[in-house]
Amino acid sequence: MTFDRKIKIAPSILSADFANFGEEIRAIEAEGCDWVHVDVMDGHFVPNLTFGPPLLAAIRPHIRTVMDVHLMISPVDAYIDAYAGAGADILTAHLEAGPHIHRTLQAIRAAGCKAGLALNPGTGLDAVPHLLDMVDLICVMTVNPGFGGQKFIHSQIEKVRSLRAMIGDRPIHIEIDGGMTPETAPLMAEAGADVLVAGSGVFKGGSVQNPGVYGENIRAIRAAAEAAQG
Ligand SMILES: O=C(CO)[C@@H](O)[C@H](O)COP(=O)(O)O
Ligand SMILES: [Fe+2]
Repeated sequence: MTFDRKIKIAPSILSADFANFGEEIRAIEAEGCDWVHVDVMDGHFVPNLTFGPPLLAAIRPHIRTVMDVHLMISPVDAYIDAYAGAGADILTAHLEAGPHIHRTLQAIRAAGCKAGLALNPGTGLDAVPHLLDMVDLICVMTVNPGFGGQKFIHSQIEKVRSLRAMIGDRPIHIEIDGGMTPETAPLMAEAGADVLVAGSGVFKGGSVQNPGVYGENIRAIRAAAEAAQG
């Protein structure tokens, strides 16, 4: 993975057909997505339960771009090697998931993955300056984690602007996760984000039989964001 700040669209397969991941991934990649976002939920840190390492290992061969794994689990550290071994390129852990985020980020890099730090909507940026040399990506949640299809939380726009200033010219991606549409994506691109996760925003209205809709949705979000990117 090389670093750049071009807009990247990362569809969340939480909104895909769970009985058909291989074809769904081939469809979104053929339709122009940049990364594939995989939401791991444990029914404890968040009130929903999704994918374990064997499922990730099964879908890995279908992904030709980047496997971007969002860990909504607590504790995290005991599972890092398993998710890295399943083929994650990026492993993102939540600041709120435990008392030792610095150790967690160290362990993610030691496992051979890019390290991501996720922040819930109610979490401030106080810890960020102390972690800037430990992260490759910071994920600002624009919904409360746990479910797809929720409404974008506007108060996160100013947080992203502050985060952009903190990061300066360091090679750290700002990823936005939750409620991304052609209406909300430009707000975040203008504030400084470069990676836009979109679940319902990409998958709505389409299917593997009708994948052109995925392409239309991806292009609409990308075009709106690129027009707004500073
Ligand atoms: O991590 C999460 C939710 O916890 C996300 O990745 C969602 O899956 C995004 O879904 P939309 O808000 O785009 O529908
Ligand atoms: Fe996510």
